[in-house]
Amino acid sequence: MSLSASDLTIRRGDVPALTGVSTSLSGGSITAICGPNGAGKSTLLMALAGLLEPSAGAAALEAASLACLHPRVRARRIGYLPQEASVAWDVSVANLVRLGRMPHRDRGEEAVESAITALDLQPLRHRPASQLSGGEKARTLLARVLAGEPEWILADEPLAALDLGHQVTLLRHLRSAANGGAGVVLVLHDLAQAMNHADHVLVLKEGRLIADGPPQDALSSEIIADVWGVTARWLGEPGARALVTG
Ligand SMILES: Nc1ncnc2c1ncn2[C@@H]1O[C@H](COP(=O)(O)OP(=O)(O)OP(=O)(O)O)[C@@H](O)[C@H]1O
Repeated sequence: MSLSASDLTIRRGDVPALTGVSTSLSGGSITAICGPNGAGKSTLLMALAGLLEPSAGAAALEAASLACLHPRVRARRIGYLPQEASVAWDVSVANLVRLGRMPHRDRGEEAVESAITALDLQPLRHRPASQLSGGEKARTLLARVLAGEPEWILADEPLAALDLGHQVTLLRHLRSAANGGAGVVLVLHDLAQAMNHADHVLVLKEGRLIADGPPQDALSSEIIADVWGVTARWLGEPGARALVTG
């Protein structure tokens, strides 16, 4: 199972947001997309979800260009959580999560309940979405993606609004989804989370792919200095590394 970009170039407005990006992501693993503000992370994630038309090159699921997949088929296979997701309808938390089954046109009660449990939403299930805190809303929208049981879970900064406990729970859930065969692709600003939890890291700078490989290579001190302009070194053991700057 693979999701790939080949020589992908995307212009957004007058800006070349991505230039000549080629990579291949495997199912059954967690990929982190990292880079400074404006580097093209969200653009790449949207393109891999089939939501942006390339100016050149292509994004493909297995051998099929995403541009050729029917939107409902694509939505069934690729779940996408945008960076600033909003709630269009003021429905209850449980009903919002149920909307994740729309591409399947079924109730999928088991998947819905499993997503509600995974994101610890049981106590909030009857709450109107308009009354949720930022982190509660983020968990609900992520549960909606998980309820669709996509082969690919693409999430733009899914941990940013979550407290530590919910970050740990979500990372465990994403790891178990990957162990079950799903491909997980996350935009992450926290390089320690990428180092400790991803199998594969892509680093973007000014729309170009600078590094593509295992976290210890893609997030080396040299690359951090080049891309973020920060002197930093890693401490600790693999899987529990901390980044010290300065
Ligand atoms: N809707 C848009 N219209 C025009 N330009 C855009 C649009 N969205 C993004 N851009 C530009 O495209 C480039 C890449 O943006 P993108 O959102 O992919 O960056 P990012 O790496 O996700 O940044 P951040 O870390 O700040 O979220 C930036 O120069 C940005 O200003």
